[in-house]
Amino acid sequence: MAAAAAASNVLQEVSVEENCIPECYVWPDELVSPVVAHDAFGEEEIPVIDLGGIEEALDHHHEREGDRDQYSSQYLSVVSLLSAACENWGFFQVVNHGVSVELLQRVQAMSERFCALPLLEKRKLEVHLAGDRLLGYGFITKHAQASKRLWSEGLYLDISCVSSFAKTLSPHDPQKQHEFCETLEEYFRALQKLARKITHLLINSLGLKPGNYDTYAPKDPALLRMNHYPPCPEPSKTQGLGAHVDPNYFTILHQGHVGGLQVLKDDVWVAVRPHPEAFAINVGDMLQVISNGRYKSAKHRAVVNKKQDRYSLAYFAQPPNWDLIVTPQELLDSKHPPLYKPFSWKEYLETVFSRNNNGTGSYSYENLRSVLTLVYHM
Ligand SMILES: O=C(O)CCC(=O)C(=O)O
Ligand SMILES: [Fe+2]
Repeated sequence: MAAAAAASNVLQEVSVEENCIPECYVWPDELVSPVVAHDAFGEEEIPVIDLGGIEEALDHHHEREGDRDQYSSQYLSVVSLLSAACENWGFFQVVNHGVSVELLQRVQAMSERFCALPLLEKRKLEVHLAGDRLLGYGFITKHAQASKRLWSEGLYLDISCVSSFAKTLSPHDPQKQHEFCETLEEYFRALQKLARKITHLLINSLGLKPGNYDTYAPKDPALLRMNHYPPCPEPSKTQGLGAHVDPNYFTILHQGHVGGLQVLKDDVWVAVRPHPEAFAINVGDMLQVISNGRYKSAKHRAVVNKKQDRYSLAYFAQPPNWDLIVTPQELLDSKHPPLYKPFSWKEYLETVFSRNNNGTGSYSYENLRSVLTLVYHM
């Protein structure tokens, strides 16, 4: 019963008996099937792209003003791998991305320490809506469609709330506060740099002028969610995170050494191999709009397992130009008419929240693809 004990520690009111999970966590079959185990890797896997050696091209992009001939063949080959991955999968992994493994380990360890705190301590950071975003600790509770709980907990934060969270968690321990702030701020800075690198590659891959880079840079502050999926005695009956698409621009996910992330490709769930030195990156709805549907905001989910705690860090890069999310004119012509109506990021999130929280006070991203398709498709 080791797994059950760990689970009951974390998922507050869950007392797991006889290796069964409580009814409120048991999802209807049609929403969990087909079940694919967390470590069932198939023949086809999401592409792994090596970003080593492209720094020079990025450092000098302002001088190039869109002249692709001036980029190294290595840079251009990364661009074409990335474009194929975004078209075919909406997902890829990157290695040699410039974020140190030591920093990744430090942030993961911090997330583990936070999740191990007594529930009352974590609840001091109770999740709340702050402007456009959720911040704080919350069980990602009822699923809008299934009215079921998810086998996970998470802490949402951005760089602007880190120091107040540190004070709330360790009011009498300046050393701990300092460690919390320093580690997370360093992570936000490192991921901001990586997000800019990815944006540069993305706009080149779409054929947009790199000289206009600033127009497409993700808007700060980005949002981070630290996810924790405790071991579960009946993993095939529940979900860590139900199938969803990310509403934002793109997401940079670190999934540690325990697998669980799965991506829907051609109606088949494909398990993403954990690679502690890599990030998995996925196209979000806003990139789908900016690319006029060429890049796919892919459905994905997180499954749980019997034995191991799993921790992931999801960095949500925010779209540029919040007031007007629209496909750039450069990508449109008579053969490529705009697929989406213009809207603002605020309006989009409001639509998503209002369609998903179902009056329960809970938030789910389950229906996002239909929000984009049903509400904003031309
Ligand atoms: O933990 C994972 O593998 C997936 C996380 C995710 O999709 C999200 O936080 O939006
Ligand atoms: Fe996601």
